[in-house]
Amino acid sequence: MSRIAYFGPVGTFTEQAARTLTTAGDELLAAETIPQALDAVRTGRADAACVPVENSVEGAVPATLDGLAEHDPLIGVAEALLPVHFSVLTREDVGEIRTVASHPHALAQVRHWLEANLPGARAVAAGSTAAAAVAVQAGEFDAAVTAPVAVEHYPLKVLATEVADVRDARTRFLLLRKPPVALPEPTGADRTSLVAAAANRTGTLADLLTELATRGINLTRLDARPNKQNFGEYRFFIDFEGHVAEPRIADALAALRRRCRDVRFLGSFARADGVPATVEPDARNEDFTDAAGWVAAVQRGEQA
Ligand SMILES: O=C(O)C(=O)C[C@]1(C(=O)O)C=C[C@@H](O)C=C1
Repeated sequence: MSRIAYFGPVGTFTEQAARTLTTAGDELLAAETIPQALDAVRTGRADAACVPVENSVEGAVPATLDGLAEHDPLIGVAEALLPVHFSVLTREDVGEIRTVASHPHALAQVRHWLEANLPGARAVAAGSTAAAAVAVQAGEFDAAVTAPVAVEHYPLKVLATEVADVRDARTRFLLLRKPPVALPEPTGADRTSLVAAAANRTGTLADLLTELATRGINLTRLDARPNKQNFGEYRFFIDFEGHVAEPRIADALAALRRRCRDVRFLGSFARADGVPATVEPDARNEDFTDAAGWVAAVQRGEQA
């Protein structure tokens, strides 16, 4: 049995994601914020943490990126992808709706719906979608934009369902553990994630990307966040197809390590969408193994 901290309270999208990533018997522990969920693992109060990392409409979740780049390292061991559309919940006795609360990522995904359907209401940021439901129950706000599952946990009235400005939106979640971890086996449809602090010189980002491109590695995400120390200096969050157990990925990681001030490995795990890695001709794992074998034979004086 494992204890899994998640970005809560109960009824968030992240709680649902955590349920898909855990097995029966695991204990779920709600954390109020993303940093608190990550810290629960760092301090040993939880064995793993589930947090949102990327939404198809609003992009990266900054609290997760910063939380993974700072403090003690954590390693992603699995991911989940959830379809995202929202319910709007109110109290039974609500009159005119003047305030609508939710997580900023959720509000951004329903902006047009709110303008069209609740034009007089003010949008207010809450800690999470479920925290907004708690606040509505407590009378702090008039309505909450929540995950559809929230109504099962909070005695509120459903004003609308299937609310989303963009159809088929999805959010990706990570399950993270504290090293040392047993890395998941490669599946052929994997993602590797890392954060790199490049030197502040002309062309360094281009150089990093070239290291991946020349090994035929397909990027799935590139995000930049300030390093918070020197204005204008950024950390680059780079996700790409493949698993560190593969020679071409290991080779690329070694090159990034050589070129960067700091590289933090954030995991190699199966992609939730199951999309297999694209491998360019001449960049198959066999090509790397074969080339390394040839160089070793040359070094031994056995081959010309
Ligand atoms: O508040 C929640 O329910 C969350 O799980 C967070 C979160 C996010 O951070 O993007 C997750 C999915 C939705 O895109 C909206 C909010």
